[in-house]
Amino acid sequence: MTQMIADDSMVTFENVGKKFQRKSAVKDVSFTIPKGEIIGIIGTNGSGKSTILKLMAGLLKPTQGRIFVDGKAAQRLTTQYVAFLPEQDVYYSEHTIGQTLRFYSQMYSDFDLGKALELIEEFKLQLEQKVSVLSKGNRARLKIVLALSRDVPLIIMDEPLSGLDPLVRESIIRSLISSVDMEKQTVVLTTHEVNEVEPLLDRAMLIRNGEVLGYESIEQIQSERGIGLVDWMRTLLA
Ligand SMILES: Nc1ncnc2c1ncn2[C@@H]1O[C@H](COP(=O)(O)OP(=O)(O)OP(=O)(O)O)[C@@H](O)[C@H]1O
Repeated sequence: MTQMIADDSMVTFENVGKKFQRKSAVKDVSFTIPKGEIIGIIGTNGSGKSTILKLMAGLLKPTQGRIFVDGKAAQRLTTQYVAFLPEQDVYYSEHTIGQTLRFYSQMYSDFDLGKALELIEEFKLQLEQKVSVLSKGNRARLKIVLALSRDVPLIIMDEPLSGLDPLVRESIIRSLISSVDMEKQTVVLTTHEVNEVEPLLDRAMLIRNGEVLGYESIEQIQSERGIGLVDWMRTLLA
């Protein structure tokens, strides 16, 4: 039987745990992510951020607890309504950018080729460029094009800014702000670039040792606590 929950949350974790062999990567975590927000999951290396994203995307099965995405129990089917941008590359390096877009549009019926072409132009990428010769920054841009061009309610990005120089990070953040349809889409991303993503986020979640240490709206952090995201993180981790 398919389990359903009906409310305005895009993601719900109920007492979710994930163990790899005997190691607990995620421990009894519960939270909800409202529709139409951009959420940043932050925390130190190995704290469990990527594992939480993979659970959300239906790519990993929880050892305990329940996960709902857009009201439905998360399972492998989730990939059809979730765009997941992993940390690793997600295309054939022998393809050109144009072939990569065609491949994606054949693979996902929700792939919006028009939007992809607009983003390719915005990022100054060339359709005839081979993926294998792209710079690190352009490979990261292509990955983002592939995720943002899917007409799905949930976009999940694992470290979209990792290893990029500050100017590329800034241009990617600008494109994210302008390309996401917040009426219809929710975005969850992990990052170590806490300062830079602060203007992009509606809410931040701080993870430590597989547990949620803090989960607050940016507005609450800034106006009620009167601090920025980095200081919020420092205070909670102290
Ligand atoms: N497939 C796996 N098998 C065994 N252990 C794993 C696996 N995936 C993750 N882990 C372990 O689970 C813990 C959490 O890993 P995870 O990748 O979720 O952390 P993270 O916060 O995303 O780290 P980073 O910021 O370094 O990317 C780590 O101790 C990691 O070694």
